[in-house]
Amino acid sequence: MAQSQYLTGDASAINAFLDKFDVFLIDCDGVLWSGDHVFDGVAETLEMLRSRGKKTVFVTNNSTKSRPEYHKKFESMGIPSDVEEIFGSAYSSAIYISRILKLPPPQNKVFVLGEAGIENELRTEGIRFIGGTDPSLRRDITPEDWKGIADGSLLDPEVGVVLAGLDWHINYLKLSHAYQYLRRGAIFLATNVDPTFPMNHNFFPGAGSIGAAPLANMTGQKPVALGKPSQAMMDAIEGKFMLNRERTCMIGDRLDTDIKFGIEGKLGGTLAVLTGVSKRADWEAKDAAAVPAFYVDRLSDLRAAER
Ligand SMILES: O=C(O)[C@H](O)[C@H](O)COP(=O)(O)O
Ligand SMILES: [Mg+2]
Repeated sequence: MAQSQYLTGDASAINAFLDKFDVFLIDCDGVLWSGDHVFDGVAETLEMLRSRGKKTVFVTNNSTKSRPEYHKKFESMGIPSDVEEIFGSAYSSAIYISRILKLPPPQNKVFVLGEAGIENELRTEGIRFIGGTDPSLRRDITPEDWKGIADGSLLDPEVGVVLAGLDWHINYLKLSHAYQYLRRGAIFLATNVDPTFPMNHNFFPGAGSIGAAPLANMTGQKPVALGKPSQAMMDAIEGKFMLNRERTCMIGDRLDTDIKFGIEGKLGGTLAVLTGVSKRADWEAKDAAAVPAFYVDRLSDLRAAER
């Protein structure tokens, strides 16, 4: 079983770690913040990395915000960032649909299960969509819905993709529409399939549990997921930032997304932080999803290198 090196409190080990890499791919939920609470020392740690000539790229599976919306969140939390440094699963999904799938019209519309972040990234890529934050779907199902969904009169024949993400307003009506589109042959995509969502120092239902999993259960199909650990996302990041994978390290709080993403992406290293989902026991377990090369208690422990 691979060993993970503990760095907290060891300035020389942290310096050796930092010297190995030029680029840090940094997860958000559970690493920088928990909901609206920024972990101590995050802004100073990013400043330290940048002052040592390191490039920082923020790679999040959270599809509720677009890159510009995330940039605003960073600013509101006093974390210096550039919108070009942000790479979310909503963006990853939008470029997959527009540049890889490239479905011919008319059947190239997307039915969205998710929030504005997905809609804004689809719009940026010129992709037509329905569903999502449409207020007319935020209600109980009615006899007219049962009839119209069953006979197709309430369905849009131009839908060719169902994209499932983190949806704070999931309900029976939306799931029924999404299910019917999949039954009619629409392509099944997910921004990500994280089962849980770290928020306010606790855990809530994740994107994978509220959208993708119920639909997978109904259809027997597995969605193509475009967030971490998807290597389609890694390839897109490599292309955008011209990564030297050997000199790149993935920092994250979750083994089955962040750490697996770095390992399967053949990056030079992975660093786990213990402020989010995964704990040391998780990667010491026989059936560990992945084992990080290094770990710290919290991101700001890297500042020990300054002293
Ligand atoms: O349910 C989700 O979508 C995830 O828990 C959440 O998005 C994780 O975000 P990340 O840790 O990748 O920033
Ligand atoms: Mg995370």
